[in-house]
Amino acid sequence: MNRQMLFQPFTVKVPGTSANLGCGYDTLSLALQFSKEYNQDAVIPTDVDKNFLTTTLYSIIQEEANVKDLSTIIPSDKMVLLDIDNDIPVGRGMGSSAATIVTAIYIAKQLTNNSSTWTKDTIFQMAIKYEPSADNLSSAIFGGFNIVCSTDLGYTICKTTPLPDRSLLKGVVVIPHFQVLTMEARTAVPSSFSKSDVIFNLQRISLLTNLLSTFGDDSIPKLEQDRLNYQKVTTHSLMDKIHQPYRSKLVPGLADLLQMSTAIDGLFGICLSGSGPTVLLLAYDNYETIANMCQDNFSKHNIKSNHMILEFDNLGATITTPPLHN
Ligand SMILES: Nc1ncnc2c1ncn2[C@@H]1O[C@H](COP(=O)(O)OP(=O)(O)OP(=O)(O)O)[C@@H](O)[C@H]1O
Ligand SMILES: N[C@@H](CCO)C(=O)O
Repeated sequence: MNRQMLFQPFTVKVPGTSANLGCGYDTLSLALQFSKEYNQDAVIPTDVDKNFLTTTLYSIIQEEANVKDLSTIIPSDKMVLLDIDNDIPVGRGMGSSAATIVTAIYIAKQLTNNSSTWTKDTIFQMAIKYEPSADNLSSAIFGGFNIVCSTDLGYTICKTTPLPDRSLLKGVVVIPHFQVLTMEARTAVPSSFSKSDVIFNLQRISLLTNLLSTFGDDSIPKLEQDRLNYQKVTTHSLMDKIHQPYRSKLVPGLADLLQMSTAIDGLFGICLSGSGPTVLLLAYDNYETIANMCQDNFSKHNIKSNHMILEFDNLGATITTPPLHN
């Protein structure tokens, strides 16, 4: 064992997330297992004073762990090496900023010896101070399917339901080769809505919550007509009148895609992932055909894209420490 070692090496893993799920603007989200497949094209500063992960880490150590002088945990002649593996596409609507904040909190938790006091719920409430999108944060921390509810009680409620493991239901993400700034996408959403649009979304949030919370492969009918009827219900459940129609101007082709609800057998529903531009297609069959349909639509608007077929993540954020060798 290296007796000079300041900290035992540890690994923090945080899943990517897809927020809103159409109707559930700022309310619903789910966690997805990303793999190395994605060729990261974003330029992330490596300078510790400019990188979002390290600047957030400093803030958490100082503000949340109340360590004002960093040299009390890391002597000035020592350093901490961060080896970052970035599998979540950056700035594409799959929770890369939420994952960064959660990663920073887990690193701070380890460096400041807060392992027992910083529970997942503490971390969730803490993370909200650094990113207002509690939806992405909830799935990044808890995994599964999440409903968040802001309160005036000083905390945000989160209810997590695991998604079926190794099920036919998967998240197909189609990632266009451009970024949408979350701020711009939020500004596009109006501040008031008609009563009928609010009711439209309330009905679908309730329906989708029921469908996802109870989903099992045996939910999928076998007979053709029954499958079609089931698909009409599931595709309806993701529809939205609160944010997607207003964000369509930022994602060419999105408006057409949202009309293609029952075009292909196996499609559970289509929505914009987070603030976009990625499109999430929940599907239980014909994954490649469904992804190609979406990519062809983007091509018609001269937008290049690629796709990934992803399993859901039920673990959320994890931290592991390898056993020390003697
Ligand atoms: N691994 C990372 N290291 C440092 N900063 C990162 C990393 N990943 C993301 N970021 C920061 O997060 C920003 C992207 O946040 P933004 O909210 O625009 O997109 P997103 O989180 O991918 O999408 P959404 O919130 O819609 O799901 C990047 O510009 C960068 O500043
Ligand atoms: N609910 C958020 C997620 C993106 O951070 C939004 O749609 O703006």
